[in-house]
Amino acid sequence: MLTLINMDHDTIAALATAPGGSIAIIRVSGEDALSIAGKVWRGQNVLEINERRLVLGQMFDPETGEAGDQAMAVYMKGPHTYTGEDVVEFQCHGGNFTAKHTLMCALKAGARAAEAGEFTKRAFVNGKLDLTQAEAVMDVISAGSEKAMQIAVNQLNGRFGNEIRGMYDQLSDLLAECEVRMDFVEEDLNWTPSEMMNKTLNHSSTLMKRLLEGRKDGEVLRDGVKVIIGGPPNAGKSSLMNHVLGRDRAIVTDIAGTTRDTLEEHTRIRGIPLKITDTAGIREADDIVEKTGIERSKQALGEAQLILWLMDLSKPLNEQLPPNDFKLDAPLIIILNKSDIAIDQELPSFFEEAKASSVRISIKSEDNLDRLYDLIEEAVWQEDHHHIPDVAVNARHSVLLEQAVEQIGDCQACIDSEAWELVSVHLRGALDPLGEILGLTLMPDILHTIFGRYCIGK
Ligand SMILES: Nc1nc2c(c(=O)[nH]1)N(C=O)[C@@H](CNc1ccc(C(=O)N[C@@H](CCC(=O)O)C(=O)O)cc1)CN2
Ligand SMILES: Nc1nc2c(ncn2[C@@H]2O[C@H](COP(=O)(O)OP(=O)(O)OP(=O)(O)O)[C@@H](O)[C@H]2O)c(=O)[nH]1
Ligand SMILES: [Mg+2]
Repeated sequence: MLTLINMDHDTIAALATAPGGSIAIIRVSGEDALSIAGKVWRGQNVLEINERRLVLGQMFDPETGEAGDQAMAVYMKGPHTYTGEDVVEFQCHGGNFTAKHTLMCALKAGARAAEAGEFTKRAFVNGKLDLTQAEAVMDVISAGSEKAMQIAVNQLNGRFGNEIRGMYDQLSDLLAECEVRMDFVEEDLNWTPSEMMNKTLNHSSTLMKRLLEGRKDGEVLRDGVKVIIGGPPNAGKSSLMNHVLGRDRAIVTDIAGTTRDTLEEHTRIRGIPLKITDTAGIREADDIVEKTGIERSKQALGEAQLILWLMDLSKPLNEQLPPNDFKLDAPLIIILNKSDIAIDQELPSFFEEAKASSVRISIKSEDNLDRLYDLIEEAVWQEDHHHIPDVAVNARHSVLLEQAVEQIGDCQACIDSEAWELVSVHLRGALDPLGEILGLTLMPDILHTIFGRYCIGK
């Protein structure tokens, strides 16, 4: 249990499910959960003696006594619950009104509306989850691909936290010995030989460096990659967007200038979550609406992490180049579309200079799209057949791991000279950031930043 964080003893309540489903879950956590349930719900069986069993009953407004929705309820006695506190969950109908009404009953009976992430924060404070697991809850919810979900679930199950914990314990043991050694410099007790110490330190720093290699993977999988489809009008940009999404999202016609506004959607290719944007075809336009759309296209291209520049192979390519003021900051893939009706043409030298990769496809006859997906994968990972690890650190972890790696290096430099005081200093220097990753040595404002990003009800 963490003592440096002030926990209130309020019983909190929130809607745990997204609006619009057929069933809604209202979760109540805290020492008054059961008594609140007694005021707002009456069932065919007594909740307390049916612990962890769903019981059918009815909601009641605790102020007016009026019946509300039919609802199932379950009581889970702390500390063996998600938050570590007493928990009651109501499952009512998922209509917008009934869900809110059920929550309102709980609030009227004395619960406080939970803040964003407060259930998970309580789970962390009560020692149910370490901080890496608590962070993983949000990653699980926002995962945009199967791989992103697997990594988040691994982290939630403690895969990453346990590795950090293992190093933390080993380094703590070393530190304990160092401290004793400082007090008994004269005596030749049975100390761990320097080679053994070095071995332990090497082991930790190798593991940390390996974890740091997953930084890019973590960033890509958590945040997704911003991909912009650009190109001249009528090249097939919206057709590509629809094909990638697997549905008719954007309007496609044979009229140049069909797309007027940028259109962002989320999807995934080869396990990579993408934020993909279809744009208005770029050309000299007089129409004010089209002109504004083209400005937006240019702005989107400027914010891209990967640009797919699409051209129509049945028309001269050198008339379809990006505009002169176009900055090529992001990696670029040239897509030569409509290979089904293509004429043979050389790729303009413009693209050789930009060192872009290119691919001939036909969206219409679904030709060579796999090759396009290969190129997207290579552009994101900067290697083909990239193996995504099972554990991928986030930005907070990687800053702290870097500090720890550096301290271990400094520590090793002091072992040979038997400067135990300095060895201790650097061991502490490595332990602090590892402890911070796990949430053992945390300041409350960091907690606020982490849990404040959560959604209400989590
Ligand atoms: N209805 C419901 N479904 C849910 C959650 C929830 O809170 N309520 N969860 C919330 O995110 C997730 C599941 N996570 C959970 C994690 C731990 C416990 C829990 O009760 N843990 C006890 C031991 C339970 C047992 O062994 O049976 C404990 O850790 O002591 C419950 C849910 C997803 N599904
Ligand atoms: N033959 C052939 N036609 C295609 C192919 N891909 C798209 N088209 C056609 O090209 C026309 C333009 O397609 P869109 O997807 O609307 O093109 P766009 O680039 O979004 O055009 P704007 O929105 O005007 O910038 C449509 O008639 C599509 O059916 C292809 O691979 N082969
Ligand atoms: Mg279009």
